[in-house]
Amino acid sequence: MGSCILLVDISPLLKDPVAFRTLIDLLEDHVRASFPKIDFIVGLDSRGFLIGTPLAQRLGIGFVPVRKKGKLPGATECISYSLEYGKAELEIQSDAVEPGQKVVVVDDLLATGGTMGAACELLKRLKAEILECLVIIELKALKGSEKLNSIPFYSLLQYD
Ligand SMILES: O=P(O)(O)OC[C@H]1O[C@H](OP(=O)(O)OP(=O)(O)O)[C@H](O)[C@@H]1O
Ligand SMILES: Nc1ncnc2[nH]cnc12
Repeated sequence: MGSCILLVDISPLLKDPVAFRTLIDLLEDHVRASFPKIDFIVGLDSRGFLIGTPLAQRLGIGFVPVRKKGKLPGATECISYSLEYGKAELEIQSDAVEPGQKVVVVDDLLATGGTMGAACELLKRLKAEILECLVIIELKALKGSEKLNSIPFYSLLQYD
């Protein structure tokens, strides 16, 4: 029998204001308990923006977007990465983060880890200190966290 990957859709969570607030509460509690000082939340295009911006506001810190190629103005760093089928490119503005600034990287989902791994590579080029990669859902069977090597990783929910 072939394997079946769960298709993740966070739309119902976003539609429910109590569930959405509870999600941000949980993420805020986790981040506050783990890290005394963070400079920025970095969110990944596009669903990482929906989670990362309210979280940054709660924490009283700024938000930095990592976007699909061709969307950000000015000088950028760009990286190509593999998806389950095909390739894509991500960008960050070259002056988005100063060397040594502390960031937590947020997305909705870790599947193969290609997207999160590529975003971390961009942040390393800017010499950011990545405190953690944080997602709502991890698809454990795809072993995406192994792509992050030694970068700390945290998921609220895990599915096999
Ligand atoms: O771990 P990976 O295998 O890289 O997959 C996870 C990524 O895939 C989805 O984004 P998608 O590329 O579908 O873009 P979207 O958020 O703009 O829909 C999801 O929001 C993650 O960013
Ligand atoms: N299983 C999945 N569900 C939704 N979006 C995805 N992006 C990559 N893998 C995915």
